[in-house]
Amino acid sequence: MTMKTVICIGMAGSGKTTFMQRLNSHLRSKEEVPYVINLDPAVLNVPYGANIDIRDSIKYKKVMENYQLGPNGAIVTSLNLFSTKIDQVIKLVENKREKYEHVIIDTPGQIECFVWSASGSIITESFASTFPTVIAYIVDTPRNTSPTTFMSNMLYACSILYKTKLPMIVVFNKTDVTKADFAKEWMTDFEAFQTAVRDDQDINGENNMGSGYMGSLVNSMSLMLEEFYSQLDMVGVSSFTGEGFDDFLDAVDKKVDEYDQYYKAERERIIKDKEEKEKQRKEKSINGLMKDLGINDKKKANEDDSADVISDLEEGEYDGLVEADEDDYEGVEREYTFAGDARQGEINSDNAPDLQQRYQEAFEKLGKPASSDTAANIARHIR
Ligand SMILES: Nc1nc2c(ncn2[C@@H]2O[C@H](COP(=O)(O)OP(=O)(O)OP(=O)(O)O)[C@@H](O)[C@H]2O)c(=O)[nH]1
Repeated sequence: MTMKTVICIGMAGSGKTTFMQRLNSHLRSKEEVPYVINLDPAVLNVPYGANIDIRDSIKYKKVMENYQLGPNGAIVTSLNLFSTKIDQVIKLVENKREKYEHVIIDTPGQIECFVWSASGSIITESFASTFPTVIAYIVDTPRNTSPTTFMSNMLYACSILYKTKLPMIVVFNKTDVTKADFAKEWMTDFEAFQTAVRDDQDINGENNMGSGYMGSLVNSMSLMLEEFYSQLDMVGVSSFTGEGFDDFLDAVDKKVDEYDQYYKAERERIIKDKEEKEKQRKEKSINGLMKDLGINDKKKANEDDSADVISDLEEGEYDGLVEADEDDYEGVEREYTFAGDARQGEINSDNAPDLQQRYQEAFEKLGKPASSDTAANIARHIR
């Protein structure tokens, strides 16, 4: 049995959490209980039993208060703190190789906080270099029927594919509301997509697609998107009804084969190439991590925090349609990633020495003087 990781990524409201809930219960119904990890520090309610939950070790509200951060800054900082323990997390998961086949991971809805942060890369890389890893990019199908929105979403997926260099499955969710056939057609037949763009522009009063901004953008994007589509699998699912989940699992197996055949070798080649530059790379990651913490530049951190939370859902829409099922929690062994006092996770004076020490160690490993301004600032803020 090969343990494989599925990382669920998607815009806020696309249904990642509900998808995770359904995937969990679907696998359980096949007696293939998955190992579940929640990496969303800000989620209020996790409607499935998680084996590892970032919220056990990091208290999001405390991070906001203690670092004086807004919602997005606090998510990034929470992930940064969690990523300092990623080796421990990987070990916990590795110890379960014999028992579980699927490791499924939920990520924050503020997609950019995960995908474009230093810690998001560290976490993804750590899993991908230990287990065959597949990205499930969740799309809200009813919200993507406009060709312009669809193309924007696909471009985002494309940037994630190139950033992570991992096999990807585009999961069109909520097919109980809108079937995903149109998406399949647009992804396989570029003419059909162009027609849809033209019709959309006619409706919106921007005629003559060839000369319009969208027309030329779509034309110039076509080759790149075609290449991108050829690299991925797409499935339509409904996290409400469970439709399409067997197709999704088949797609995961297919992508794991691809991972073994192509991505693994490619990753090994890249890792080998990078060995000489390893020291600089680590330094860059840690610098990025420190930057994300916003400790050196509090003003900037505050500005970043004012960024809007991306969501195209009206508040309360769809709410409460899926209820947590007690079976989804059954027999889940909860594992804690921060041992002892620090597990309580509150970034307070009790566990500050632990964090301080970890940063200190990170700097020492890089050969940086622990007394650098950044280290001193971190220590002061932790206190
Ligand atoms: N009709 C329908 N609604 C769905 C489906 N999956 C999720 N939803 C609804 O979509 C909304 C968003 O779902 P979540 O699972 O909270 O989405 P998320 O991507 O985790 O959102 P964040 O927590 O903001 O990241 C909720 O109101 C769900 O009830 C589905 O398959 N069909």
